Amino acid sequence: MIQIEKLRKVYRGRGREVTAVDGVDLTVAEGEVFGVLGRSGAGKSTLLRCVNLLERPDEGRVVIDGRDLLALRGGALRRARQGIGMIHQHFGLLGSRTVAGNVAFPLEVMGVPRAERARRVAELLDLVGLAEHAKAYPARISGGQKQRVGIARALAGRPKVLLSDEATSALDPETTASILELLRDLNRRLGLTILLITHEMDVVKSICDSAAVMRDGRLTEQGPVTGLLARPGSELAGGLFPLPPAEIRDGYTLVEVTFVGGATDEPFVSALARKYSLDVNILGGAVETVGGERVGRLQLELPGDPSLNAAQIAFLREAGLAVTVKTPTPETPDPGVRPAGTSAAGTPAAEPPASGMPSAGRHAGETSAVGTSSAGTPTAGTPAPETPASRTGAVHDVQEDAR
Ligand SMILES: Nc1ncnc2c1ncn2[C@@H]1O[C@H](COP(=O)(O)OP(=O)(O)OP(=O)(O)O)[C@@H](O)[C@H]1O
Repeated sequence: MIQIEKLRKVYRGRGREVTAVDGVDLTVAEGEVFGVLGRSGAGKSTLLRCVNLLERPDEGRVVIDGRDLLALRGGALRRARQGIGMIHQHFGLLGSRTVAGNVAFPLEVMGVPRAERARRVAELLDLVGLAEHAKAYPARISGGQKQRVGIARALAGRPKVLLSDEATSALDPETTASILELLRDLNRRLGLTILLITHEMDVVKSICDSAAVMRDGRLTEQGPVTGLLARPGSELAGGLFPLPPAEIRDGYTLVEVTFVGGATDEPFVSALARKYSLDVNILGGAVETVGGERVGRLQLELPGDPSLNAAQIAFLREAGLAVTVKTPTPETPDPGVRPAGTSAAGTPAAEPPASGMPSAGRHAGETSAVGTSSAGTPTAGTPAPETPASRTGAVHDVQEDAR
């Protein structure tokens, strides 16, 4: 539905050049919710604004629903752009118009006759749950309601594509959740393709089928969210499942295990411990439901150097897990985005509820902290304390293997 090829946008002015988008290739399938995640200044807004030509790219192609936008002019371009709705962080409502008046505005511009306009506005307000507020003015409604008006207005021209520019960044967590739920609902009911930009990992986790990470104008990784989460070294996985600082003890092997879907049904840690008579130490981890699938990351410590644990690591990989063996390094990478479970101010959210092993059944949407244990049958449910007799130090991947 959306194809972006070799897109490049350079801002020039006052003897200065800023390459905001630097050769981006991106494909969003029809009916998909695709999130572009990145820190401030990464180029996300520019990328999004190039998709509906609010910014004209310097190079590259933007193809929406089979039409090459940069090749269109005049009426053809206007019609193509009507097929692309957009919502914004600060809503952009007209304060002098009622809720209904704001939604009617694009229909007036399109020349839709009055009676049909009234019908369509009523239908749109119903769709976003604002039928009772049709006559209210923006100053009298909440932020979440304002964004609902923005969404109704964006859908006025029956677009196939909706662009979302940090649509929930100005909202509190509860309202954010309700707006994300509405977007997901519209995506399913209308078959709407959604391309959103965000710096919030939780947004990607909640509604995105696929995602990309953007840094300095480039996409550093992209693909289906569950696939990225299972990829060792993925920034997305690191941001979604921030693990405590890893500490490698002499004579031990530290591994990170990522699992998606079915693998979580198998009690692989206890199976490993039993098969090799090992004391497996669970240093930290989390399990979440992403895109309807259970996904998680665990940090395990196995007795013995990595060279002595080859069979154990192979066992985990054969169980369908992505395994990364860690080794000391001076620095850990900075994902550059707000991790999941942190507030707008960047402070950690409340401790997730303690619960059992990831192999045990979990409820959708639940986050589970897995605490430290050091027995053949690992226990869980306690927050991971400082590991005694360990030395601090960042770690990096020496051995990577996606399933
Ligand atoms: N109109 C402009 N003129 C000049 N430079 C610009 C313009 N708009 C953006 N930039 C620069 O382009 C780069 C990318 O900005 P952009 O707004 O696209 O990033 P972003 O990831 O959306 O960040 P934010 O979330 O803070 O908006 C930044 O260095 C920014 O300063």
